[in-house]
Formats: sequence, structure tokens, C-alpha cells
Amino acid sequence: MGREGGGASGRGRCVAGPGACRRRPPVAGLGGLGLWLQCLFPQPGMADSAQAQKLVYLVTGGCGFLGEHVVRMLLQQEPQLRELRIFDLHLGPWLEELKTGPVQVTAIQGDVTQAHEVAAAVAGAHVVIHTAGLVDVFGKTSPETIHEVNVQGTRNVIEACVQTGTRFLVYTSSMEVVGPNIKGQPFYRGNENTPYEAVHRHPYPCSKALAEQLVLEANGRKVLGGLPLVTCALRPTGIYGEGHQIMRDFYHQGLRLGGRLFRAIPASVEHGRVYVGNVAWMHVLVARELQHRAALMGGQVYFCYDNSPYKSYEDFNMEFLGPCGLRLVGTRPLLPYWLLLFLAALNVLLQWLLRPLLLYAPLLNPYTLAMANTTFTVSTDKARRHFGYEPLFSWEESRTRTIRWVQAVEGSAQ
Ligand SMILES: NC(=O)C1=CN([C@@H]2O[C@H](COP(=O)(O)OP(=O)(O)OC[C@H]3O[C@@H](n4cnc5c(N)ncnc54)[C@H](O)[C@@H]3O)[C@@H](O)[C@H]2O)C=CC1
Ligand SMILES: CC(C)CCC[C@@H](C)[C@H]1CC[C@H]2[C@@H]3[C@H](O)CC4=CC(=O)CC[C@]4(C)[C@H]3CC[C@]12C
Repeated sequence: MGREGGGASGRGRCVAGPGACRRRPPVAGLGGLGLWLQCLFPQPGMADSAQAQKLVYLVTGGCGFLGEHVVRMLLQQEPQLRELRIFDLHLGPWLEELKTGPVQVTAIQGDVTQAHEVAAAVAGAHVVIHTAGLVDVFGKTSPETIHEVNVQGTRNVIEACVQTGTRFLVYTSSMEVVGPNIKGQPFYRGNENTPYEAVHRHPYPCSKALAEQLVLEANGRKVLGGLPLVTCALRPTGIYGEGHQIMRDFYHQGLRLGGRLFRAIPASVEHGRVYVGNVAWMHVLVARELQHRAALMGGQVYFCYDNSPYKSYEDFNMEFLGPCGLRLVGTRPLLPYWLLLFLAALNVLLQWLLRPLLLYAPLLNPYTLAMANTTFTVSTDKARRHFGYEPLFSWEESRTRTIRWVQAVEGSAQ
């Protein structure tokens, strides 16, 4: 099989100021021949079920929305796990409950922007799953901080792998590396090879694009001990599920408005969503298979997908908020787009004026409005073809679990 690349995984540009970046296609690999050779001559240090080798995994950002699900999924689904290290700026109290099982769980409070802290956490790990990042499209942090965490932090993780001899690195990238772009061009049920002009201005997608580029280009670098580093990047679309703060914000907003939410986005705009449990499962599976299919998977990007339906952002949320008693008012946006744009710009002004006093970071700003109003959906099976991924949770299970979470967390059981 020839290597896949180019298209949506091809060139992308950030037209921000100093941080302008240009992504190049992933480093070419050996293709199918390399896979065949590896089957004949497996490299030492690769996980091998015959050796019953027990592995050390490190999850950065392991206390975040996605990270926690990855941690729990590893403990449930990874038989080779001997030690699980959880590296995060903010450790959660729930970690204590994980320390009673057969796997050694090591909680490490640390900062990915601090290279020495990252190196200490990575040393001795066989696999690193790097989910830590600042997911900020609401103006909560500065562009510099977003870059420092998402780009420099990723650079520190890569260098730690090289310096300490860790060979397998999975990076949690994002759909935003591709789009929607600054021209608002739709990406309709595209895949990893769909041609699309990935041009960004916002600090968050710029940082994710730069970090992904660093990870893919690091594939094949020699690590301590002389063996090659094997990397890949996963691109989730909008993740939903237990622990999704934005879903919680929408619910609270609806409660404040008497059980109603008012449509702001046309129902015709499709927005890709994927259940957090399936994203976590894809991380676990890709981390496992990367050790056996390095030639095929190394340097590759994979969209995260499942059988969640294609809907507008608001209609999709109502799949969960409706059963919790909320109603979406309007079959089309109640306010004209120009007024929403004005309100979004007003929010930016208010955020700037209030910053010395408090953090004002509403959901509506020019970037989120543009995101929500631009179709971006994926339709691909590359993860299935490359490493046998199938969603672990059906749409019905994903929906039920999310509804139960909203009901339980908000005490809104009907
Ligand atoms: N939430 C979503 O819809 C999507 C998220 N992603 C990516 O998934 C990853 C996880 O995102 P979420 O779980 O939604 O975010 P989150 O904010 O819930 O989790 C991020 C975690 O990283 C940690 N972190 C932040 N800065 C750190 C630092 N300097 N050092 C160490 N840890 C640090 C945070 O404490 C947090 O636990 C991110 O890389 C994000 O870009 C990608 C696509 C969609
Ligand atoms: C007009 C409304 C007030 C807009 C509300 C919806 C927005 C808050 C969300 C619409 C699209 C979301 C983003 C999208 O799912 C892609 C993302 C990928 C990531 O890597 C992180 C999260 C996000 C930027 C996500 C954030 C919320 C939206 C902007």
C-alpha cells in the first residue's frame, strides 16, 4: 500500500503575525515494504505479545476532558500496561481511586512548557499519548500562552522522547488543523486526503497546526539507543460526552432562559462531532498498533470519527439537552447574521474593557460564530484500514451516556 498524505493533511498556513507557519506533508516512510520487513524482522524493544512485555504509558493532559477518558480506557483496554503515568498541570482528586488496581498509576503534577519536567516524566516510558493543551477559542489566554503550551510544550515532549529513548508518540491534534479556514470554506464529509486550503489566523488552530507538523516531522528521528521514533497524530472533530464543559454551559444557559435556547445557527450547517469514549478508544488502539505497524502508521494523521449523526452544532446538542428538559426555539436563526456579528464583536470589546477587572469569555465571539456557521464534517475509514479501528460505542450508547451525565451532573433527571 502506498503511503497516504497530501490533501487535508497537506500544506496549511497560519496568516497570523509573528507565528506564521507553513505545514509540509509528512515525512515519507517505507510504505508496504517496510511493513513486510518488520513482520519478518521485528525490531527489538517493540511490544511483542510473546514476550508478555509490560509497558509504561505516559498520558499528558490526563486530567482533562479527553485525557481522563484516555486514562480510564487504557486501564480497561490495554493488557500490556504495567505503569500508567498521568502528567498534568492540574491533577484531579479522582486519580486516587485508580491506584487500587493491578496497574501502577503514577500522578505527576507538571507543566509541558518546562522541558526538564517533561523529560523526567517521559524517561522510561514506552509510549507517550500527548493530549495536554490549551483549548482556548474564547480569548481566555494570550496568543503567546497558547503557543507556549501547544507548540513549545509539544516540542518539549518530542525532545524528551528523543533524549530518553521513548519510541512511540501519539499526538492529539484537531480538525482545526484543517479548518474551517479563514475564508469560511465548507469541508463537507471530507477525509485525510481531501484537498482543502488550510489557512488560519486564530492562535488556537495555528498552534495545533504547528504542533502537528512538529510531531509528524519527528517521525523517524533516532532516539536514545539508535532506534527510530514513531509518531502519528489524531484529529478529533468536536468532542462531546461526559465532562464536556461547553455542553454544561449550554445547559446552564438554557436553564437561565426558562428552559429555552434560541437558535443562532442555520440547521443546514453540518458540524462534525465525535463521542469522547470513541476518541479515547482510538488513542488506545493507535498507540498499541503503532508499535506493530510503524512503517504504515508512522508520520500519519487520522481523523477521529464514529457514527454520531451530522447535524448543526445546536441541533446536535439538543440530542442531549432536549431529554434534560430544554427546548430549542426557532426553525431558523432568530437574529440576522449581521446582528450576531455585531454582538460577537461587542463581546470582544467587553472582554478587552473588563480584562483588568474580570475574565469575560462568552461562547459567542467572531471566531466561534464563524466556526459554528461553517460546515465541517468528515467521512473516512483510514483509521479502520490502517489499524482496525471501529467505534467502541454506538451512537445510541454515546447519546445515552451523555444524557445520563447531563442529568446526573445537573440533577436534572426527568
Ligand atoms: N474538546 C474538543 O472538542 C477537542 C479537543 N482536541 C484536543 O484534545 C486535547 C484535549 O482537549 P480537552 O480535553 O478538550 O481539553 P481540556 O482543557 O479539558 O484538557 C487539557 C488538559 O491539559 C492540561 N494542560 C493544559 N496546559 C498544560 C500544561 N502547560 N502542562 C500540563 N498540562 C496542561 C489541562 O490541565 C487539562 O487537564 C487538546 O490537545 C485539544 O486540542 C481536539 C479536537 C477537539
Ligand atoms: C453562535 C454560538 C454562540 C456558537 C456556539 C458554538 C461554539 C461554542 C462551538 C462551535 C464549534 C465549536 C468548536 C469545534 O467543535 C471545533 C473545536 C476543535 C477543538 O480542537 C477544540 C474545540 C473546538 C474549537 C470547538 C469549540 C466550541 C465551538 C467553537
